[in-house]
Amino acid sequence: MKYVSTRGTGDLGRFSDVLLMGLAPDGGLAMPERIPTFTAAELEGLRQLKYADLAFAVMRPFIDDIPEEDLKRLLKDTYRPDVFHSQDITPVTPLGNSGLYLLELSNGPSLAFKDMAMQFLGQVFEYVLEHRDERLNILGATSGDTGSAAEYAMLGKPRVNVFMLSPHGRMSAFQQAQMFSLNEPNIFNIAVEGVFDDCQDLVKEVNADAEFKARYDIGAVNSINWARVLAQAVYYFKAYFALGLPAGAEADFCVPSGNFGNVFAGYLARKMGLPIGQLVVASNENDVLYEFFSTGAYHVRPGERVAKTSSPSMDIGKASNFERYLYLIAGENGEQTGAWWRAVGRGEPVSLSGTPHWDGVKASGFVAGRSTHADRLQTIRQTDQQFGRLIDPHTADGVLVAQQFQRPGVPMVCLETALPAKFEETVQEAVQRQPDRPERFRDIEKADRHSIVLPNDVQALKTYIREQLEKKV
Ligand SMILES: Cc1ncc(COP(=O)(O)O)c(C=O)c1O
Ligand SMILES: N[C@@H](CCOP(=O)(O)O)C(=O)O
Repeated sequence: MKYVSTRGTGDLGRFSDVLLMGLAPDGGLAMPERIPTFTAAELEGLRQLKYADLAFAVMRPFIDDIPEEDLKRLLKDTYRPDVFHSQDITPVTPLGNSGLYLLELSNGPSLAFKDMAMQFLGQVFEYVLEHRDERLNILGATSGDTGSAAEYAMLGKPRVNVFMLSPHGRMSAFQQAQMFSLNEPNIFNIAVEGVFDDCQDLVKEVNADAEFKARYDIGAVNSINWARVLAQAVYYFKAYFALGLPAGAEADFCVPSGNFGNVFAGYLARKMGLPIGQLVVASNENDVLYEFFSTGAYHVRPGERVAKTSSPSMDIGKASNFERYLYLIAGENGEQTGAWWRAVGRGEPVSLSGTPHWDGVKASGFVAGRSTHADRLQTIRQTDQQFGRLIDPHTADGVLVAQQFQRPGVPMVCLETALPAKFEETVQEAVQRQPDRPERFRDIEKADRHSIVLPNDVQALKTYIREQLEKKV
C-alpha cells in the first residue's frame, strides 16, 4: 500500500516510511492511496477472532512492508491480557437495559484509550528501527493522556527518545504525576507556557524544518501519525462483533472528541465496510467540532479562547485529524484540502454548508453534541446511581451526548476514553467519593518531579532538543 499526503504531494512511501515520518514533508498528514473494504462475507469471517488476530486482519491491508509472520508476532506481543487486564482486551459492557454500551479502552498501562495504539507503536518502532539500524527522537504534544501512554510505551527503548510537550498547569494532578515522576534517560518532559494547540503547533513547526527534522531524526506519536489512527480502528470492529448483532445490522458509536483522531478511526472502520450508522462526536465546552457538524463552519479557536475545563484532555481548539476528514470529503483532492487547511491556519472559518461538500458531510454518518461541567457531573452521578458504573469526565461527555442520538433498536456504544482515577477531583465533586486507583499508582503525586518549563517558542524548543541530544553522544 502506498501513502500520499492530504496536501496532495506525491508518494510518501509505504507503512514503515510514514510510521517514522510522522508529518508529511508538505505539512500534510499521511493517508493510504485507497481505503480497502471488507465484503459482508469477509466481515463474518472476522467475527470470532481474538483481538491480536483481528488487529492483523484489519491492519494488514495497510501494512504490506512488514513480513506477515513478523506483523502477527508484533500484534500478539502487543495485545496481551496481562497488559490490558482483560482476556477480551477491549470488553464491551451494557449499561443496564438502556441500549447504551461502554467500550472499555482504558485498562492498559496509563489508564486511557491511548494505550491501545501506543503499545503497538512501541513494538513497531523498535522493530522498524532495528531493521533499518536507525534511531528516532519523538516530539509529541499532550493535553494529558498521549504523554503518559507514549512514555510508558517507549520506556527503556534504546533507539527512541521522547520529548513530550504539555500545556503548563492544565493537566489533572494525576496526569502530571504520571509523566513528571518518570526519571528515565530517554524521556524529556517539557511544560509549555500555552495551551495544547500551542504544543501541537510547535510539533508541526519543528517538523516543517526539514533540515532539523532530518538531522535530529524527529518522529511523531500523536494521531498525526497514521499508525495511531490505524491501530485505533481495530477496537471498533471488536466492539461491533461483541454486540452479537445479525450480519449487516447497524451499531452507533459515541466518541468523546478533541483532536478528532479517535472518531476518525471509527470513520475509517465505517469506510472499510463495518456497519456503523452514526458516529456521534461529543465535545466539551471547546465545541469547535460540534459547531462544524451543526452549522457547516469549521472555525478554530485561538489559544486564549480555549477554555480550561473539567475534561481537560479535550481542551483542544484545532483538531489535527480534521484535515484527514476534509481530505476525504474533498474526494481526496489534496489541493482543495491544502487550501482549506491554510485558511484554518490563518484563523479563517471554512464553511461547507451550501456547497456540494456538505452533502458528503451529511452522508458520512457524523452528528455531534456538547457538554458542560454541570452536565458532566450530573452524568457521572446518574451513571453511577443507575448502572453502578463510575465513569471519568470525558466518558461522561460521551454518555451524555450519546443519549441524545439513541435510535430505537440500535445499540449505542460509548467509548470509555479514560478511567475515573485520572480525574479524582471532578469525580469526587460528582459523587462525593474517590474512585479506585490501581495499586501501582498509589501516592504517585508524592514522587519527585522531572520536567522543565519552556516558553511557547520554537527556537527555545529546538535549542533544548539539540542540547539534550548532544549531551547523549
Ligand atoms: C480521555 C480522553 N478522551 C477523549 C480524548 C479526545 O480524543 P481525540 O483527540 O482522539 O479526539 C482524549 C485526547 O485525545 C482523551 O485523552
Ligand atoms: N487528548 C490528547 C491530545 C492529543 O491527542 P492525539 O490523539 O493526537 O495524541 C492527550 O490527552 O494528550
